[in-house]
Amino acid sequence: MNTVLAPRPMANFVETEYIRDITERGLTYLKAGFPVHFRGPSGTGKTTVAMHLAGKIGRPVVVIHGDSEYKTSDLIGSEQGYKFRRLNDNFIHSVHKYEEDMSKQWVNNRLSIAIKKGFTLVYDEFTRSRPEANNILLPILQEKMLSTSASNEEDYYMKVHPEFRAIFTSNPEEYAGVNRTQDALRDRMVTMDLDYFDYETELRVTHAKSELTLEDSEKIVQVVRGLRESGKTEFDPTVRGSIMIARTLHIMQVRPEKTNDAVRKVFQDILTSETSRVGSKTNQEKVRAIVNDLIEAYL
Ligand SMILES: Nc1ncnc2c1ncn2[C@@H]1O[C@H](COP(=O)(O)OP(=O)(O)OP(=O)(O)O)[C@@H](O)[C@H]1O
Repeated sequence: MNTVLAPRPMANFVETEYIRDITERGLTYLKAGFPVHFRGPSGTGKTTVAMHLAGKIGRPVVVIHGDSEYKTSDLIGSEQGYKFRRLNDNFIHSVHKYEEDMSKQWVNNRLSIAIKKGFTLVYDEFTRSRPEANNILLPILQEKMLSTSASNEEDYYMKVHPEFRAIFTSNPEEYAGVNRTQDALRDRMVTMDLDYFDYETELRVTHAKSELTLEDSEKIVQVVRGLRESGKTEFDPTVRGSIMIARTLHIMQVRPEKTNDAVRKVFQDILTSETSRVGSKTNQEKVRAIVNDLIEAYL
C-alpha cells in the first residue's frame, strides 16, 4: 500500500542551535533543487531531521524504508492487470465468450507517485536496498526524467514534477563494501554528515522524550556521554540509551540516585545492551565497571 503523509510538525520536536543549523542548511539545498542526504551512525537523529525537513517543505510526504528485497518495481511500479471480459451472446444463449483485454495498466508505486505529483520523498536507510533497485534514481535525480517499461506512452516517460524533492538517510556502519553505483547516486546529492548530538541537544531530546525533570535528565546524559567518550565500548551508546533510562526511571517513579541499587541496574542493563551486540561477557563486564564509575561521579 502506498501511504502519503500530510506534512505536519512533529510532537516533542526539539530545536536547538545544532538542529536549527542542520535544518536550515538542508532546506536551502532542497530549495535549490538538490537532494539532501543525512549520513551518520545510529541514533544521530537522521530520520527525525529528515521527517522534520520534509514537513517544512509543506508538500505531501512519501516515505520509503530501504530494503534488500526491493526490486525497481517496488519503487516505481509495474505493469499489471491482464483483464478478462465475459461476453454473453443475446441470441445464442449457450454462447458465453471470454475476451482477453490485452491493455495492461501501469500501476505506480511510491517513487513514481512522488515524482509525478511533486511530493517530498524521504528514502530512509536507502543503502539497505540493492544498487540494482536504486539505479532508477540516477535519471530521476540527473535528467529529471524516468523511463519505465510501460507500454503506454504516458507512463513510459515520466517527467519529474518541479516540486519533487528527495531526502535520503544512511548509516555508514552498514555499507562496508561500498559499491560504485551507490557512489554515483551519492554524487548527485548533498551529503551532510551527522555526528552524535551536542550536549544541549542530547539533554533536551532526553528531557522531551521522557517525563523526567531537566535536572534528572542531565545526570543520565552525563553518564551516557561519559561512556561514549571513554571510547571503550564495542558500539557507542546513543541518545536512545538516555531516553530508555529516563523513561524506565519515570515508570519506576524513582530519581537517578546512586544510593538506589535498582537505579544502578537500570543504567547497567540498558547501557550494556546498547553497546555490545554480540553479547560477549568480557565486554559487558567492562561496560558495567565504567558505568559504575560514572554513576559515582555524576549521580
Ligand atoms: N530533534 C529531535 N527532537 C526530538 N527527538 C529527537 C530529535 N532528534 C532525534 N530525536 C530522537 O532521538 C532518537 C534517535 O533519532 P533518530 O531515530 O532520528 O536517529 P537515526 O540517526 O535515524 O537512528 P537510526 O539510524 O538508528 O535509525 C529517536 O528516539 C528520536 O525520536
